[in-house]
Amino acid sequence: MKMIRCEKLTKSYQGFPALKGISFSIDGPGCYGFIGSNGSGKTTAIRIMAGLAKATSGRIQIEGYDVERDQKNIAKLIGYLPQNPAYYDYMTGEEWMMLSGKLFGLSKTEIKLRTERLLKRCGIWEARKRKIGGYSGGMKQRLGLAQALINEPKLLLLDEPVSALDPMGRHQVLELIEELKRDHMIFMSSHILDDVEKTADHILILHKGQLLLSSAKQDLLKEYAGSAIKFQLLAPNQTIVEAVTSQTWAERIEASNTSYRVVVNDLEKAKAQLPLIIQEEAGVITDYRIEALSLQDIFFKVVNA
Ligand SMILES: Nc1ncnc2c1ncn2[C@@H]1O[C@H](COP(=O)(O)OP(=O)(O)OP(=O)(O)O)[C@@H](O)[C@H]1O
Repeated sequence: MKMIRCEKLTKSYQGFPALKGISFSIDGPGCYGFIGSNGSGKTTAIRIMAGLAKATSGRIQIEGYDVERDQKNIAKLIGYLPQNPAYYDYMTGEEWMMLSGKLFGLSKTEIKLRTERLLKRCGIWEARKRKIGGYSGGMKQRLGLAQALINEPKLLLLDEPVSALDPMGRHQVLELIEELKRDHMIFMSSHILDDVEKTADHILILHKGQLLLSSAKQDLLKEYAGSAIKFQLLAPNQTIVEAVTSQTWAERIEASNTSYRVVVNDLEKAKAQLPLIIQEEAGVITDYRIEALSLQDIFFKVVNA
């Protein structure tokens, strides 16, 4: 039996098709990165999985239980961290955990035990007596993870858990997710593909309400193996961008101030011709390197952007 089985799931908002019949089956521990641009339908799908929204048609089963019909069993299996978790700012972290545990009908003794274990694991224990209103964004997300774990779920549904955080907060939350994925199946949506590339073991790409692929990350990186050339110039040079864009070996060029990155489909040709183009257009190279394609490059290829 698969942990998550999603069959022909659709969702329309006043006739607008946010999900157009997505199907996938996934199982086993690890982190499943659910990626897609803004508005692709990630939050809608996760809310349906968590039982917080109704599908227009199709169904989701978690460990064989139907999300719509078996809410009681589903609630025991999943922990959910919404995109923008709301807290009572006047409560302390410890009080918040007590409230969350009570909602699951746990005894006070049990909640205290779990709170200590989870707040320690999530790095909030020292701040447990402080008001949540004074927590940083990263601390709030880590408290949200502790809360999502209070019912000891097998599956954690995390909706953009790091998108709103600063680099330090992101790093800490991702480290925690890295640790949690050893004991839990983590289904995490994100549009920050660097984070997903680092943390996820399996990738699902959602685009305009359609699931374009569901694949182990290693298989995906192998299937789309390729190269990009990254270079830095002394000064910005738009004519180089134009000259490179017209080359058959250049699939895509990203330019930002003096940094450039070209995704290529013929590395040998690109290696021979790119330095000549730069020289012809009077560009001065300060850095030049060849690297493997990233998840972001693969994403653009898959969605044909
Ligand atoms: N309650 C709603 N009423 C009407 N349209 C909605 C509603 N919720 C979402 N939508 C629309 O459905 C589409 C999918 O939205 P959703 O929030 O699921 O996408 P997302 O991939 O999570 O995006 P983001 O990364 O921006 O959170 C969007 O076009 C959105 O505007």
